[in-house]
Amino acid sequence: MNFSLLAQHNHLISIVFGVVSIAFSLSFGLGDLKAWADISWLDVVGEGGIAVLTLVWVFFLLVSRPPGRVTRLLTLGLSCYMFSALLDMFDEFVHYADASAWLSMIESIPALMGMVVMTWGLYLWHQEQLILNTQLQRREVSLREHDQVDFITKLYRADYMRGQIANLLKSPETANFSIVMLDMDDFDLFNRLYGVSEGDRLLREISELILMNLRQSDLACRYAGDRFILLLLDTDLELANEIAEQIRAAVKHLAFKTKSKGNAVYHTLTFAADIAQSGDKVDSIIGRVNRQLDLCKEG
Ligand SMILES: Nc1nc2c(ncn2[C@@H]2O[C@H](COP(=O)(O)OP(=O)(O)OP(=O)(O)O)[C@@H](O)[C@H]2O)c(=O)[nH]1
Repeated sequence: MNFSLLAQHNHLISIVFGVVSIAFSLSFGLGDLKAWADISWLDVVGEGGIAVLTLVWVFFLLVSRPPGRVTRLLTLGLSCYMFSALLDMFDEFVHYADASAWLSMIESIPALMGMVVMTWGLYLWHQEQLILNTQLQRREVSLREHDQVDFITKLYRADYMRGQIANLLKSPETANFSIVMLDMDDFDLFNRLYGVSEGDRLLREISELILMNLRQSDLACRYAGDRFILLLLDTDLELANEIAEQIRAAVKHLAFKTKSKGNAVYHTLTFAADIAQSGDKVDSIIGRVNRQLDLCKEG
């Protein structure tokens, strides 16, 4: 088993142990120890087993997942659940005076809250998995960061692209790349004719086509609205134009069937490309391609 991820969760591990300590301190601090003969060992085994197994779940979660929102929510949810299970088990060893009886009355509330938090975490996990499934079929430049993925197209957002370009520009050896920007033509009209949800579907299909036409080392992101940006490693301007032209041809031949009318609608793209130059910054190269694209659209 690989424990390397565990070291990245120190904060969450402290919270889990904090929860165990609080449950222990509350129960044994507020309650009075029962006589040995009064302890129901069957309940201890049943309720203790739930608490221990919850801890085992937390362990597997933390050794399997990188830090992030999903991991945080699932760990916090499980910890709340475990808190209830621990209170439930510990009260087999103590009985509470009237003033402390509230503790056993509220003991199931953290479990409920934990289930709500876990449900939210599972929903986000599901979303994340959909994104992963789509993107695993394609290759990308670098590690995945799911919170930077555009909800509609499942492509990375512009900020992710900016980060990747910034990394490449840091060293002269890697700063040999091209940037392509693609913009859908008359998308506003398409939205007005067929509706925004059909517009979203078209954006998704065009994103798929873009990905299908890229190489393993390329990265495609949604720049804004109906504009996409590509990062093509080790690619000169001629090849960048060729790849962009292939994407444009693929989109041009896409017979997009609208849901309402069922007719095939064809679509075109306009693009501009440029290569990284010495002294370039993220904004300078993106700004250059953006301006070129605006000029192409005006022309
Ligand atoms: N369906 C959908 N529409 C979007 C989304 N984001 C932006 N848009 C729409 O995209 C349209 C972009 O309009 P314009 O910038 O005028 O682009 P265009 O109509 O393609 O015009 P040209 O680029 O000049 O060909 C606007 O109507 C936006 O509302 C989105 O996520 N989904």
